[in-house]
Amino acid sequence: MLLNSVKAALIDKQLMSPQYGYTLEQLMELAGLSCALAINKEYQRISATSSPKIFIIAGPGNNGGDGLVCARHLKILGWNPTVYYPNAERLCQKQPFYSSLVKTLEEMYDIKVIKNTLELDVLQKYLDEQKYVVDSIFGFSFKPPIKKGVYSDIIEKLAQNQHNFKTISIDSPSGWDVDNGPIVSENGLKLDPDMLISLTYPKLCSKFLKPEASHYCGGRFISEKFAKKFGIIPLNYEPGSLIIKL
Ligand SMILES: NC(=O)C1=CN([C@@H]2O[C@H](COP(=O)(O)OP(=O)(O)OC[C@H]3O[C@@H](n4cnc5c(N)ncnc54)[C@H](O)[C@@H]3O)[C@@H](O)[C@H]2O)[C@H](O)CC1
Ligand SMILES: [K+]
Repeated sequence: MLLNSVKAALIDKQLMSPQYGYTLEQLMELAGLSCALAINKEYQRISATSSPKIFIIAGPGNNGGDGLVCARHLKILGWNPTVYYPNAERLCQKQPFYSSLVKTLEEMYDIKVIKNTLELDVLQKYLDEQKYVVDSIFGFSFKPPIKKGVYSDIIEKLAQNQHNFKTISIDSPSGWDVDNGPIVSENGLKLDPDMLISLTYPKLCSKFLKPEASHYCGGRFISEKFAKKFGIIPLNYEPGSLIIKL
């Protein structure tokens, strides 16, 4: 069973309704934590260094916020993250808790947050140094076609370089139609992640992952009662685990 984008957004809204009482900050914290746990489980053991570098690209909405939280937990788990957060100033003004997330990264954990928009050749230099790149650019609210600009440029660059590192997408591969899957750009490129971490529940687009990709689900927010009410078949998490490999 897979969720379409409308149902994913409806569930999100319900979770934060007065009836269920979650706040966005709580959900994002749990989402970002589960992403870090999944990445750590999938790659830490095979990583050559004890503090592997990882590059997190954060987009303009809550998918980007998940990436900011994920970066913090990766650092706590022993990784060496750098965050690329284009338009950070404007986004942090619009949503003050993004600003708090950035402050914690910088002040508490000495994580470098690149806040200006990088020239594409500078972004290329960063990508050349990476073994792991986290795509937290767009999630379930992305509606194609992609507007031309900083994010379309970044996704294109990622797609060009993706054979040189592991690409890990949060909730949905950026630039994909959440319901109908990959969209090939004018230059014939598409992101094809090596790992996807679905949040709450896998979306329809996850069926288009390449066969060798790893697929996890995290964001274990919903109870069996809630799942039943919304017609969702609960995932079979192992006892004591916040993530599940599907
Ligand atoms: N319950 C959960 O599972 C939770 C999920 N979380 C994460 O939040 C995202 C959804 O966040 P939202 O802010 O609604 O949107 P996005 O981040 O997906 O993107 C919004 C952003 O994208 C721009 N945009 C949309 N379409 C286009 C386009 N065609 N071209 C360019 N830009 C586009 C739009 O303008 C916005 O700026 C979900 O996937 C999870 O990752 C939460 O953390 C809470 C719990
Ligand atoms: K994403």
